[in-house]
Amino acid sequence: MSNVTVFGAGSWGTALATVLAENDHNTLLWSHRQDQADEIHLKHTNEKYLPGTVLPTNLKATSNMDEAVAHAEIIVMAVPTKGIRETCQKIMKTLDRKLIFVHVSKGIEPDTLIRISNIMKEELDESVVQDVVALSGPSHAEEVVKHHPTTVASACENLESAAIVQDLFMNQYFRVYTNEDIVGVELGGALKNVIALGAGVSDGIGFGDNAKAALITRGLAEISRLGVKMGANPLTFMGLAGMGDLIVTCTSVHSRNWRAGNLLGKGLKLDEVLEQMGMVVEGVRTTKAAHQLAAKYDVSMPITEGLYEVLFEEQSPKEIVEKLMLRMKKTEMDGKY
Ligand SMILES: NC(=O)C1=CN([C@@H]2O[C@H](COP(=O)(O)OP(=O)(O)OC[C@H]3O[C@@H](n4cnc5c(N)ncnc54)[C@H](OP(=O)(O)O)[C@@H]3O)[C@@H](O)[C@H]2O)C=CC1
Ligand SMILES: O=C(CO)COP(=O)(O)O
Repeated sequence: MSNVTVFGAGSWGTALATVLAENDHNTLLWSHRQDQADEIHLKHTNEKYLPGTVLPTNLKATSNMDEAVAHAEIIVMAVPTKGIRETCQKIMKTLDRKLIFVHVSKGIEPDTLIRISNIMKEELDESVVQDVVALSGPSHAEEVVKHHPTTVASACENLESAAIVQDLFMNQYFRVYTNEDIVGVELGGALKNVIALGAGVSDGIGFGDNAKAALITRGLAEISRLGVKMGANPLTFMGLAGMGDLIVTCTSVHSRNWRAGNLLGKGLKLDEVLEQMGMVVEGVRTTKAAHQLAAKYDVSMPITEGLYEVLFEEQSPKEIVEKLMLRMKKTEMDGKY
């Protein structure tokens, strides 16, 4: 059994800490808020992020950074993409040994256009990082804590580290596959949020299943085109972190990205939507990053561009849909990813 610290006590950090505690690992969940750590530690609940869930009594929580770092043989990072740098900087101040870092966040940093494992490597000294592993796939926290069967990929260039993380999390309801394509796994997990926002917009407007299937399929085509140019294995996008996560996020009411898109499609403004959500909607910042990446790598990403115009240029979703439908004629398979 291992001593694991999970940093970030929102829906996903709490659900994954629950999996680890149920696997009998000595699991400590770190929150940046004392009141939240106290609620988890003493009442075994996290009502804001997982209402109605009773957490395992062997799951401990703290807001003390020194205690959280001292406990860890393995670190799991589950803060939103925006908080990754800051949390790594805090960890770096006290960490004095080499560990495997797992991250479970799904985003790309706008402007720098860096994937999360590379943000972490920028902030953490080589002397403390054995490997960074990305754990990603179709996995809503709300279903994991109910023990609904869930499958994810554990990705690292070093398959030995990916397998250590596989062993850490695997159980009868949480199945983990290894994958050495961390580029594809991170990009798939981040970019599906952009398409899920679009699927929500489509449902919010009142369009049906045909439109959703079109968004999922053509969304996967543009994610794959960009991913391959950035060095990913195209097969990864057919797998759990690609198609798998795209399906679950575009079709589930649990998805915050889908729900945010749905409100946009119903006519709310972006700031009203984000205020109403109260949880992280990673796809908003990632849409900006994906728009910048499409330009940098000269890749056609029409759905992403349409969403960028809705989010940041106040274009009407209905007009964007018409523009997408009436683009220049194309063949479906253009021979490029
Ligand atoms: N929810 C899910 O089912 C899944 C989520 N993910 C990914 O996991 C990541 C985390 O998402 P999720 O847990 O759902 O998000 P939530 O919105 O549920 O929770 C975010 C948590 O992070 C805390 N937080 C915010 N900013 C910082 C910061 N700078 N430093 C430390 N803590 C911070 C929040 O604290 P506060 O309450 O104070 O705001 C809150 O506890 C995202 O990248 C998401 O895409 C991946 C798979 C599934
Ligand atoms: O990544 C997720 C499921 O795999 C969660 O998606 P949301 O952030 O849209 O809720």
